[in-house]
Amino acid sequence: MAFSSKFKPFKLALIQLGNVTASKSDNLAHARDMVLKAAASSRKPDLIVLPECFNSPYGHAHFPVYAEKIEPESESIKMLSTVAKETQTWLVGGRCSYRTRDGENLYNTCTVYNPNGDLVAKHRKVHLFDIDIPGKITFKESETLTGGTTTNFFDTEFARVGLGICYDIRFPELAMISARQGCHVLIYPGAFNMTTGPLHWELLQRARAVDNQLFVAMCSPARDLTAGYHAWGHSMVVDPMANVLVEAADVEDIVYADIDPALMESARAGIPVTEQRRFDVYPDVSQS
Ligand SMILES: NC(=O)CC(=O)C(=O)O
Repeated sequence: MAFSSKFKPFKLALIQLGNVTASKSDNLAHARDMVLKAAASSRKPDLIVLPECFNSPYGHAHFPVYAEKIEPESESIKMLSTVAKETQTWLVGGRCSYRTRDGENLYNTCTVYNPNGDLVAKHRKVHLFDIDIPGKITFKESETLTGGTTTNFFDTEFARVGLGICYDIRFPELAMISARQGCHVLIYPGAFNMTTGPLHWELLQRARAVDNQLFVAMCSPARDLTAGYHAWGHSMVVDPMANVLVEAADVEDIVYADIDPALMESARAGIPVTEQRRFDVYPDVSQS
């Protein structure tokens, strides 16, 4: 399928998935049921998003155990591809994967399927979640994962969609590159926590949206206080003026948003920062 990067109104659904257990098959079956539920709703989404690592609990110990190769026979790929085709929707699913060639590195990857069930894009989390806030949270994804090395987007019949995963949202450069590549919407499957969630989850999405005057969405797992990692939840869609269009609470839910290109046009016309950038003053900030 070849698409122009035309921007047309569409409907987006974020599945804030709960009931994640130790059984990958059960998690996949539940995720599938939730995709079917979202697709059958009266909101009729064109694009459905699942959270980061939706097929497993989140944590170091789990990454290698639940990882799969990105190939048609893999359990998660099969489910995602089949349900995208069955529901005739675009689908973004975040999970852990092995690289199939060039070593056995593990990546935190999200894969994208078109309504024919074809795998059309993938994004490997570029910035690994390595933080240490004493007394609050220490996490080092780099102990088990390798960072991706590319920016990624995909074209649909309604928009160009840029991809990031969770911690990637903290890096304005990645979002700005996607914006300059013509993306209208940025999607980040993510799983912030009880320390950084209240501090930065909304702030970062609104910041990336207003920096780049586009739509930003983050899709989290539901909070499970019996799990090792307590996700913040609050899956959210933000418009190009940095208004929050929709926000989940912390429990399992599906939230829907109408993505209206007119909001992007009026934001860009009213505050034309995209035309006012002074690349003569800051040609390449990475060199500073
Ligand atoms: N889990 C992440 O990758 C990121 C996160 O929780 C944060 O940036 O905060």
